[in-house]
Amino acid sequence: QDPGTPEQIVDTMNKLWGKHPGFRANHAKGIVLEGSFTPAPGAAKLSKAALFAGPAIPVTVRFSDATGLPTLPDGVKDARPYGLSAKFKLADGTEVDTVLNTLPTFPVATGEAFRDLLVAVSQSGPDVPSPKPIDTFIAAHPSVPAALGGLTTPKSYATQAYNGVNAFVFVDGAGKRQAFRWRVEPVAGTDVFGGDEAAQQPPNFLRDEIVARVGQAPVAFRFLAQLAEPGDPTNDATKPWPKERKMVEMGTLTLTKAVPDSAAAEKALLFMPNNLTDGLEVSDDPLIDTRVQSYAVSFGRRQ
Ligand code: HEM
Repeated sequence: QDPGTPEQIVDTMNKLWGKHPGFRANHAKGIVLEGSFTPAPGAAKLSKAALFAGPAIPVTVRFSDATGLPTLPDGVKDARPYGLSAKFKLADGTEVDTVLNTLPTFPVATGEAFRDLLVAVSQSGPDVPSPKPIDTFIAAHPSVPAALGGLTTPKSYATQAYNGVNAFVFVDGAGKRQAFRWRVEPVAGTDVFGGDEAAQQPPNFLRDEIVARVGQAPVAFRFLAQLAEPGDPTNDATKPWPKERKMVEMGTLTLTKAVPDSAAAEKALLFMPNNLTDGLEVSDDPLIDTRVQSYAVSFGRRQ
């Protein structure tokens, strides 16, 4: 990858959405909750990672809306895809992060192409004549509408499924490697708005709803791993794997409370897609490195 790409990506995000001191360049609006992760029986067979060995461990989760706009109303289309980041706290003091969102696939396959997509958006304001740079980019990249076309707004962060999008790799006790993609499903079931109902909700409805919900009862998600078979691409997040691929239950995330000061908590938190542990590795997907470096640039700027 061009060494300047991550910085150029964050520069373009700052240009698109403005600079908001103290906030993330993307997924700026969020809410932090706490709970625990209980591995499923059998998860340890696929990966020797300590989080699958049991017993339950503490987890910190941040739900978020897309864009770098910290006061974006939760129900508008720009708030999609929504995010779920989880920080698993292992008994030995190390941490493992998963950073998921509601995209089924990514719009482009490389960091450079993502930079070019953001630049095209930034050059396609309302006064720019058609075809705008973004129209030309989309015409050349059918993976963009494939990724963005089906996004919806959930009634709750707890009634939405989230995807890992990028491939990662389990390593078992014998050293056997198995590529997979995360799929996280709400135990409450999926429930999304139809038509333009979402845009009519109060601006912070998702944030307020999840805090109220977790105050009443625990909020749970099933962590599933979609297992790759030989030939399934692990280095191209625009390509879904066949639907019939095995989905293995790896554990349950149970959220039990909102943190008392979410604004302070999210400022200090940094979720990194490559923050893993023995038994859990990155794949050859080039987007993972672009993400890691871009998140570091954004974190540096929001301090
Ligand atoms: C090359 C591709 C990508 C780039 C350049 C990128 C860039 C960014 C940046 C700069 C941030 C702010 C990080 C911070 O300040 O802590 C961010 C946050 C986030 N991104 Fe990405 N992203 C990419 C792909 C993805 C993918 C594939 C997913 C999910 C599958 C994702 C989900 C998220 C989430 C959930 C957050 C919020 C993290 C948090 O809660 O702290 N991103 N992204």
